[in-house]
Amino acid sequence: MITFDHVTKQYGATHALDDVSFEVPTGSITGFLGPNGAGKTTAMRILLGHTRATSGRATIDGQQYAAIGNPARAVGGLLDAQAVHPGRTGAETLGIAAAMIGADRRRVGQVLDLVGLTVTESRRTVKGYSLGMRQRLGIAQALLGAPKALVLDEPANGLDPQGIRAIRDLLRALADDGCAVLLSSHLLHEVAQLADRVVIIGRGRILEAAAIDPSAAQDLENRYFTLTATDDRSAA
Ligand SMILES: Nc1ncnc2c1ncn2[C@@H]1O[C@H](COP(=O)(O)OP(=O)(O)OP(=O)(O)O)[C@@H](O)[C@H]1O
Repeated sequence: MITFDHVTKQYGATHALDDVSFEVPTGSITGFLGPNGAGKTTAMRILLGHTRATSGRATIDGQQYAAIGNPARAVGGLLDAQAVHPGRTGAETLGIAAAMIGADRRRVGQVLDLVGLTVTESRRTVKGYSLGMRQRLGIAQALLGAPKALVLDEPANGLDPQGIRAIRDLLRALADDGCAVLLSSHLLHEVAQLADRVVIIGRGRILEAAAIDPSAAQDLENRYFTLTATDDRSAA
């Protein structure tokens, strides 16, 4: 289970997160929604140990990232699919990452299969990858340690409809297998179809955390726009 417990993050005068508390239960998918600059990436970065909270705790099964012995087995994360060395092949990228976390080399083939990258594609250098292929590679890397929690920042970004469906099926299978999945997205209909729960954040504060009904995508959209109305630049 992923837990945010009264997490605040200040950058100078900016409250990127303001007393944020919510949970992502084991075996579920939580969609993390909010306007640009709301604090989604900051929350994920804190959970993955990229930056420290000013106060509060973000934990995976009760432990903060820095305290976990082999964190890749506890949590996998994809924050920026572009942050990959362009001169390495996909397979090399995953091979190095697998070695770093002590994963079996065979796991590389398994995660490539899971995200739908072919062996031929995995032998090409990343600089020739489309954004969607980089997203798939990033998700593959996040899965290398077969983690119990998964944190993905806009995983559908750049994916074609087939890719979106494939990732949706993959995340559902992972959740059914007991993984706690947190994914941020601006695609409300996609989240409504995929997620069990949504957390809506605006200006660093949690506006809503609730279970959702997959047949009620329109309800989610209406609720989102009502809650985030003050952040709507077009309304100014
Ligand atoms: N390193 C930083 N230094 C200063 N301010 C930052 C830093 N990182 C984020 N912020 C600020 O914190 C706030 C939250 O940003 P964050 O990137 O978490 O939002 P987001 O919800 O992920 O947005 P988006 O949907 O655009 O990705 C914003 O006001 C942003 O400008």
